[in-house]
Amino acid sequence: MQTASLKRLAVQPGPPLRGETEVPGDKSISHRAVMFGALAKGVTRVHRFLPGQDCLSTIDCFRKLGVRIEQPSPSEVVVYGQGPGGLKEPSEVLDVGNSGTTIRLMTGILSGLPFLSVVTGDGSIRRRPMGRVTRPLLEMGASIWGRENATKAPLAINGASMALEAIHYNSPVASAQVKSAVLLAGLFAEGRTSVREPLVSRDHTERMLAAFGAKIGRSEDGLTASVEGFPELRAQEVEVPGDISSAAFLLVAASIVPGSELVLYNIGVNPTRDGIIEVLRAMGGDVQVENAREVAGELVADLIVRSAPLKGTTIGGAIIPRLIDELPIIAVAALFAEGTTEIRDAAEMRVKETDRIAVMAGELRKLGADIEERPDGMIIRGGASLRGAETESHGDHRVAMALAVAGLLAEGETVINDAASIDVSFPGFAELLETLRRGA
Ligand SMILES: O=C(O)C1=C[C@@H](OP(=O)(O)O)[C@@H](O)[C@H](O)C1
Ligand SMILES: C=C(OP(=O)(O)O)C(=O)O
Repeated sequence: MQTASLKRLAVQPGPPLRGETEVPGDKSISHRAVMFGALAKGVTRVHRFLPGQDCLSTIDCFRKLGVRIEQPSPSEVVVYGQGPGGLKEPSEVLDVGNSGTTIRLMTGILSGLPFLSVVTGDGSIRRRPMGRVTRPLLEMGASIWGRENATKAPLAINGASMALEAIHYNSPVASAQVKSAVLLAGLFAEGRTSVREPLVSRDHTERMLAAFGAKIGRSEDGLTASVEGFPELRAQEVEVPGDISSAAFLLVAASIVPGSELVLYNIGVNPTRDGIIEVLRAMGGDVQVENAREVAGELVADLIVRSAPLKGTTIGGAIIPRLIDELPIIAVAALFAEGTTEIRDAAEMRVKETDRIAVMAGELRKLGADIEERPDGMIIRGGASLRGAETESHGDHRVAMALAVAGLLAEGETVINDAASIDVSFPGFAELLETLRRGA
């Protein structure tokens, strides 16, 4: 593999992956640690913070909001919180780069703070739907303007000088970003704000806000979460688990390349995030979960994965939010499985950094894959022999990494153009893959 320039990543087929490693910290948890630390009183220390571009954008935005944040090393972050009153009107536009989590959660927070902010991001962010968060926030009394009737960034938020209105919101989508934006605005509402979702989405906000001292309620079925307004949040020590969404690329790579065996230490296996393990096992994959333990309110484990012959499966329904970001790499696993894999109920893939259904189908076809696009998923016929080709990431980090893993079993060289986006969530991915292929 050629890693000199991450703008163009070249992958050759070859050796199995062997060794033991960690992966960078969880992206969802790293964002939240900075945001909640900024709203709390005291010094929040974040260990194994993800120094990926998305989480660096969150640090940058909260610094522009007047919060002192230090980063003594790439993965250690210290947030000097002074409570919500420590956040001040920014004199610049808040630029979230490529990060949907940053813009959506921050918009929830800014709705409750008494000053004007303007938030925007890169071309992908400006195409992604923001109405899903602005709609409930407007219902709570927030003042938000934006393109296309406040459904597209840039957004201007004139935060409330009085308390917001606590609402019960029935979300039409299972989205942790929507749920979190409403709950975060609920911190500035009189009484209890609640959100109900059609399916359970990741619950890091609920877990971490509770650890910071908020009064969080949850229904038994997990579909409703609520928060009491105006809590006194207290600074915490946050230990970020390894990101299972990053580990997923290694889990699939080791599953499909014969002779591979990897041990991945300290991976977050929160039950709202662990769908990839269930799917790989359903496909005949050999994934063991060892040493499961709770660390700072999150479930963490070591994962052992060995190559195994995979078979096709059907993925849909309630598991989709538990593996939504893993669907591009699951599509790659399906290519090397015997039989057909169907992904359905996953239309949300179309509103990520790219339209991940169209982009994955289009790029994998360049390698000779047999994939049919569906409005809410894809049908992947496994067993095709792939040939290396020149592919495009379209600026989507997960697409770039999924294509690199496909290249491990394609004949000849696979090139991924515009692979610098990998730094959004998994800095060092190409180098780590190379190290593991050398059997370190
Ligand atoms: O809350 C979060 O940290 C995230 C929620 C998911 O998005 P949606 O809420 O849009 O499903 C996921 O795709 C994203 O990578 C991170
Ligand atoms: C969808 C993703 O992130 P975000 O929504 O934060 O941009 C992702 O990381 O795959």
